[in-house]
Amino acid sequence: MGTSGLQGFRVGGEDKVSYHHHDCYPSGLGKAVLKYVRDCGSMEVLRERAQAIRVVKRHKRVSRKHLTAAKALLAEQREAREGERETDYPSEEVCLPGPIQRWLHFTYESIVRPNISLESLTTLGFLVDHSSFLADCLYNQWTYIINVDDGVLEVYHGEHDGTNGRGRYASLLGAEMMGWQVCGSLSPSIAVGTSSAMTYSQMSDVDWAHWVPNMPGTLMVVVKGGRALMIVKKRGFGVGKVTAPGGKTEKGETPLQCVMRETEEELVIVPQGVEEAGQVSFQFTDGLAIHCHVYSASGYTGTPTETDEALPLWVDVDRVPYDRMWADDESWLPLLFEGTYFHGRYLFEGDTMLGMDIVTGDQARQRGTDGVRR
Ligand SMILES: Nc1[nH]c(=O)nc2c1ncn2[C@H]1C[C@H](O)[C@@H](COP(=O)(O)OP(=O)(O)OP(=O)(O)O)O1
Repeated sequence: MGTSGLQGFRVGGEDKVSYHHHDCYPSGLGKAVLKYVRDCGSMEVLRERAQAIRVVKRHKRVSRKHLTAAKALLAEQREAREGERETDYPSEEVCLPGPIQRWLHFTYESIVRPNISLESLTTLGFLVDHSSFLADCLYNQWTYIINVDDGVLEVYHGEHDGTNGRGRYASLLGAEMMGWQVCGSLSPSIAVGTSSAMTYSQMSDVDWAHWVPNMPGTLMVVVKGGRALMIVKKRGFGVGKVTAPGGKTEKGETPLQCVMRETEEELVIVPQGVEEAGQVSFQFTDGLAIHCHVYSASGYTGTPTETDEALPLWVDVDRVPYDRMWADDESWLPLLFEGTYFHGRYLFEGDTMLGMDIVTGDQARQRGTDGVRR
């Protein structure tokens, strides 16, 4: 899984939203949505396109017209990608049903997968209503709604409670803490701006006393025989970096359950002798706020194995490749190796660390857990 989000339109008082689950960050899906807006060239074109897209419910049977449109688009996409290497991020959007005789039994859900681009939705003339995702999922990390009615691109970042709260696609908590709200008026030359609440340039700009993360997560470092088992991240946040296995905490999971699940998913091992080693909190200038419980383990069962998400990498504890890692790791990994409990707070702008503050031992424990929902 990647980063979940929604994209779509608000037009004539109706939301037309489609779910996405690969790279929904502003640098991924956000950019793609902006490109779509720019390519439309004018508000009139944008409005016409938004109006023309029909919303169909999941599980409904596919109309012949839509099936034909999907088939043509699939053929076009295949042709365009002829000879291209497959990537980790499937860009294929249209999924055609198999044998012709079964066509009539296929539903809209089976014909259009998530991750469809707005361009393809425009070509198809319909989208499958993924608004129920709001009710089912803990994180809608990023949502981009081209609100043609109000002439605004709505960019949401945070956890949703549902569609009816203030902010529609993120919880009030997310709204207040992140200050995400609307980023700019809609025009072909739109640029995503930042709201006043997002002006972090140094550590003192972050109100750590009231800080609430929008992404709780975990990290796990297995240390054995003078070596630490790290990963090279193959996808998602921090792709290409050497880092520790771990990931986002899912609804209802404890941090420990999360770190065990993530380590097994990423490395196919079950850590043994697990202890909580510390905590790290990351505030990013774009509003992303991650809190991680960090664990160490003295062993594992299974064999570290490459997966879709990660490549295992053993590193000597005295020769850690910090130049290939997140900048904060150098401040806490040595503490983890020596068994000193730590609590680090960091401010990042993209990959660049703007500030940090780490305490250890009793002071770290006294800090409590950043991210306890207030
Ligand atoms: N500055 C930083 N230093 C660090 O060591 N780890 C960081 C970090 N910033 C983020 N991380 C880690 C924390 C968390 O475990 C992880 C989140 O990345 P992802 O969103 O890719 O997680 P997942 O593995 O849950 O993703 P999916 O399963 O693909 O949804 O990145």
